Amino acid sequence: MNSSIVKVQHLSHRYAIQWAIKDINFELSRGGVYGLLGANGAGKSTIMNILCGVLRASHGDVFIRGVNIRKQPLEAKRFIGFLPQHPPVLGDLTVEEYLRHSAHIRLMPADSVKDATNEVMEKVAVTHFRKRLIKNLSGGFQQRVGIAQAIIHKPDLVVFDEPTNGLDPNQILEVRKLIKEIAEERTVLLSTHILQEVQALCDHVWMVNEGRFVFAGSMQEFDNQIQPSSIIISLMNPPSLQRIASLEGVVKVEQLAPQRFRLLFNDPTRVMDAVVSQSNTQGWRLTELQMEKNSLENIFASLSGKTIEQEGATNS
Ligand SMILES: Nc1ncnc2c1ncn2[C@@H]1O[C@H](COP(=O)(O)OP(=O)(O)OP(=O)(O)O)[C@@H](O)[C@H]1O
Repeated sequence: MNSSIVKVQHLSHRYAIQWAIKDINFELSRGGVYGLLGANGAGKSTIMNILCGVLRASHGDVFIRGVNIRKQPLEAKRFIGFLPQHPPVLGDLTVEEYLRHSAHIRLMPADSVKDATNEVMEKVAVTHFRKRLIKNLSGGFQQRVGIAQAIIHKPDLVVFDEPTNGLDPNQILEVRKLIKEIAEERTVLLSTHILQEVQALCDHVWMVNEGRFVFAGSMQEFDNQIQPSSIIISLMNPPSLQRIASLEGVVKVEQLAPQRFRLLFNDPTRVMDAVVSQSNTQGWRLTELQMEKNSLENIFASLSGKTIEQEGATNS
């Protein structure tokens, strides 16, 4: 038996003639939360659906605990729990009926189903709704039930596809807390298009763009990629562009409007000190000084080796 939890080799998939993912490779051999970060259409769901045996890849292999999911799907799926983008809940069943049903389709021994159902309802805090029809639950509680079906059989790996999509801010915080608790016991892989979500939850990040990985590394390495690298300043009484460009630490200046400039730099503190002190002593009358964070699009572009387009940068 292989010691890795997941091994993905040369995974490619196409729908009709369009390639959704191309040559994806990765391996998970320890616990923690792994994030697949990518814009809509980047290929995240395709990777997850293949990983969980819902979709058959055009090329490549997935091994879960050393078991090839294409060749031995039932065996491999014992080690995985999956919450797809749309929770696979059955609205006309009660919470308890649905979770028992989930335990059966996970091939759990019949005599363990009752205890496992009670345990998982406690874990995701839905016990008080056990007799309620799922269709009468709020979106947040339906998501909890979706999470419960993914962990009822205590899998090594739990895969969440955009787990907070469509939830309100409170529900988002609650679901994130639950995911963190689950990650204390199991390896979690989640997908999201929200930068803050990976920052809030993940230890490791894979960034997907147009079906390919453009970054793989720790959260700290990822954070280094999104450090601010420019500021916007407005001066009521600006000096020449050359004078601004000569400020300590400034690498490049772009003029955005007659009195508004973007300064690119390597060390933010030196530049801000220089702008503030020179504005005071030279009477430039600083009215705006604002850090620009790299947007998700810019990070994708820079990691893909394309030109960074800074205009309209947001922290999306
Ligand atoms: N069943 C399908 N038939 C045809 N094309 C598809 C199908 N599913 C996905 N695609 C296409 O494959 C590409 C990757 O889609 P995928 O759903 O994997 O991306 P994603 O990153 O999960 O995005 P989203 O968050 O919007 O679901 C997209 O161009 C998408 O339009």
